[in-house]
Amino acid sequence: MRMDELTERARQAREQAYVPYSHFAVGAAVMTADGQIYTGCNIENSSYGMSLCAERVAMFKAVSAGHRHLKAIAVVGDTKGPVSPCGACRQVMTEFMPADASVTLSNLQGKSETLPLKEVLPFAFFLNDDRVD
Ligand SMILES: O=c1ccn([C@H]2C[C@H](O)[C@@H](CO)O2)c(=O)[nH]1
Ligand SMILES: [Zn+2]
Repeated sequence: MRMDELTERARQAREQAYVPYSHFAVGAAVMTADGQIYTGCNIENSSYGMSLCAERVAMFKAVSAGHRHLKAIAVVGDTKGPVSPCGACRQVMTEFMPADASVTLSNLQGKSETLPLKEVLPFAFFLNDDRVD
């Protein structure tokens, strides 16, 4: 599995985004430790705070299917530079991904950056050092 395939899956998932309020569509794809892929898009609600980001939809789909160890995530948005995940999603990433997990952030033009999770969320909170890695 090439990493740009994960980004391609995120780009496809973005097309399902339900974004009547922000009109800002995001797609995400995660790869489980055993190589399976789960995708997500952002899903908004008229009660705005009930909306969920693409990254968390993808991660929660994987976890709800029994995968607690994720090794990579790709995110795609229509941004000027690579899309930047929100703080809540970064925190959820640290729950299910090791510090050296691959985070690939891209825009629709193909501008892309890949960095380890520890650089995406430095000084992350962990309860009782209960880190997944
Ligand atoms: O990395 C990001 C940033 C934002 N959003 C969503 C939340 C909301 O639906 C819309 C605007 O913030 O984009 C994501 O899904 N992922
Ligand atoms: Zn988010």
